Amino acid sequence: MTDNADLAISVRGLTKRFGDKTVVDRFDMDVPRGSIYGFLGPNGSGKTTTIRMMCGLLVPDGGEGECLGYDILTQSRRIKEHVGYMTQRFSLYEDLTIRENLDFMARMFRLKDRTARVDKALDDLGLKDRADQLAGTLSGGWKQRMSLAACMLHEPRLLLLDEPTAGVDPKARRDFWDEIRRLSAKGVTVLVSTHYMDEAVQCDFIAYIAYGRRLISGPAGEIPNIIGLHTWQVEGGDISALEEELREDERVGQVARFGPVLHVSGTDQAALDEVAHEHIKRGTHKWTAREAGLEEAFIYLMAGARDNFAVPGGAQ
Ligand SMILES: Nc1ncnc2c1ncn2[C@@H]1O[C@H](COP(=O)(O)OP(=O)(O)OP(=O)(O)O)[C@@H](O)[C@H]1O
Repeated sequence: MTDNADLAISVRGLTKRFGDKTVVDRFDMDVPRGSIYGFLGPNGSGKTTTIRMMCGLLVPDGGEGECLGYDILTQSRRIKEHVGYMTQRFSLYEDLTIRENLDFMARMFRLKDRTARVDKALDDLGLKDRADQLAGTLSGGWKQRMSLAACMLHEPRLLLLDEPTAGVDPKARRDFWDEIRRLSAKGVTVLVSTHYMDEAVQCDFIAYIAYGRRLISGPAGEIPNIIGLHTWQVEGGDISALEEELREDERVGQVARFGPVLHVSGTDQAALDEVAHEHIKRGTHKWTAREAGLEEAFIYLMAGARDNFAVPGGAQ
């Protein structure tokens, strides 16, 4: 084990092929220890495959790297001891109670002090009052929370969360994220794949992947700059009519509506400023230049996001 003090994950050139399809292509990633790292990308872009390679669950066809200081190619067993992996599918037993599910997981991990660990997980994740409820009767949000408790039983140093809140309502999603931040504050590193903007904005770092390639990565606050996105904020007047008009304007990259306010963005600053100044002259709305935020950046990235690798008109 070669302990890299700063990085929980460091991989280079990860490549995976299924048949003649390269689904992950020379992928590099560095995840700082203790950070919350958001992994964004369209459906089928290779996020799950990358996550599985990074924790030693799937053998890459090319590339190398370390996870928690262990070699992803040769030390996958050691990696699994320290990683909590929450998959997209709910994989616990619906006809067992929460406590029984956690106890079953604790047995699978061959944990010592099983009862104490289960009690602690129930307590930590606010599941104590529902410990005897059948998992099948839980709402989506509580199921996710139980899955997280199951991942945390062996006190992992790294959490890999693959779209952990898909289909969960916004309130439950916020509660779930309170837990993620709490764990992160305790020093647990979190790598989370997501399609949701409200989750992306909670991350310290972001990587965006499309067609198996990493297109962008960096500290969340720098992503708009890395894309080269410029934004004007517009308010007042008939905002819906203006929104429609701006969407038709080829000089505008994107228009995002936030209640009564529009964020009008693009990567061609000269063209965008030209639009703004024409409208300022008209005087119907208030135009203010503002720094592009992660919200705009997220919309920009996801706008180009069609299902990757999908067979046109058919199943993948
Ligand atoms: N075992 C497999 N055999 C063949 N193809 C696979 C296998 N696993 C994944 N794929 C294909 O690899 C591509 C990437 O899939 P992956 O699940 O990694 O993407 P993803 O970004 O996690 O997508 P999603 O957001 O929909 O979960 C897809 O086209 C998928 O169909």
